[in-house]
Amino acid sequence: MPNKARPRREWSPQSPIDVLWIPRSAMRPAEGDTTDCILVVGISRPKMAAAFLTVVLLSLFLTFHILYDSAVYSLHAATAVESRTVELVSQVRATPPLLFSSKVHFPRTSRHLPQAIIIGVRKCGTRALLEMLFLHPQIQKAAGEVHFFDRDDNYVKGLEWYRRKMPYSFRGQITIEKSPSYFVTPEVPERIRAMNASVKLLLIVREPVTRAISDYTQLRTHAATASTMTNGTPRSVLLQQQQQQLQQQQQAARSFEELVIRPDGSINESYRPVAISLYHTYMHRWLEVFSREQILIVNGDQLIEDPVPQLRRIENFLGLEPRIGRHNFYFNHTKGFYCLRNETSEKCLKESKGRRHPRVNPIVVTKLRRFFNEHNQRFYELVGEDLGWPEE
Ligand SMILES: Nc1ncnc2c1ncn2[C@@H]1O[C@H](COP(=O)(O)OS(=O)(=O)O)[C@@H](OP(=O)(O)O)[C@H]1O
Repeated sequence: MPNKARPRREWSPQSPIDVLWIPRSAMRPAEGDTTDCILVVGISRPKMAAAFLTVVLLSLFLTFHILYDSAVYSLHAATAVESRTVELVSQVRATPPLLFSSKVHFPRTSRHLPQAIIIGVRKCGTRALLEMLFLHPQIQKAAGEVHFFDRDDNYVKGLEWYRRKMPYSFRGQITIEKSPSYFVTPEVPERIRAMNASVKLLLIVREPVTRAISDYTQLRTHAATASTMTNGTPRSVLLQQQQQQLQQQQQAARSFEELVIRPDGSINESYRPVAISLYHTYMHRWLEVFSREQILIVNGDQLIEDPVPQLRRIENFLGLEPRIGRHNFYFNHTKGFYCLRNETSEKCLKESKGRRHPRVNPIVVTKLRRFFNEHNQRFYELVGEDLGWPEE
């Protein structure tokens, strides 16, 4: 047989599939057949061939599936962005991923500086508030506490660093972050104003004595479990950390009553859990920098009792359609708090939220309430709202 007419094989000795091209001239012609060569595919190792074909088909299926999903998603996203209606955005993010981080990067999304910030107060329900707001399809939240404005070592990294800490969001969505120590750090109001003078601020407060007990409970828990990080930490910082830790441990060994009441019977105003509950001492700084209309006071005790009315006020304040409703909550009797749900998942806040508080002597509670009463009145005057906290 001349070289030209010789069948050509395309396979390797390892291949389970043999491909053989046979020239037309080597075949007995069939009537009306005009083809000049035919392809013969043979299977030499059937098991291997089956496995090989399965892998090929699976890869094809997966590739097609990913391409299809991404095309459908882009289509939805594009529609949502263009029409800018809440309805369409909620189709794209119909079910906020309660259980997953909001770091997902969908097409047509980008990171934005926050348009709203939860500035505090520590232990007043800042985490609960952020998670509850995230039920709204128009809200994206930063994953952790960013501490950009209150920590100098973060602030010097600049706004671009801060922006990169934010989640991806669609145009028209509101990005929110929470860092409770913003409220009490003197430099923060001016720094936030320098970023965006028309930013919206959420301040969540609780009845000051309850907040102080919650703060004490947290400090005691941390002191019991804290360990100093030694890796690469300068010796001076390490020493400072150890001293702080020792002080915390010594304090943690003492009862709340011992820490808040001095031996002479006066209130220990310099004890941090007491000092932070003196809201008016920090509030005036914020009102020197921002207009009252830019700050919404959220009642943290009411958020625990019945979240929806507080959330409705916030939706209104942020200029959002009311979307968070009773269907988003269920009361968990074991935890003693409301937990969150959407169409696909349910979520309670982690164990460190909703800790059991120690029993505090009622005489001390009354004494503290009387002490705080005057300070609360000053806070009410500053914000123009009476939060109705007990006077004794
Ligand atoms: N739904 C729900 N589930 C659990 N916990 C809730 C909830 N709503 C409000 N809270 C209250 O939030 C308190 C913790 O406040 P923060 O998140 O601001 O604490 S922190 O400053 O960030 O450490 C936390 O304080 P403790 O009770 O002392 O743990 C809670 O009382």
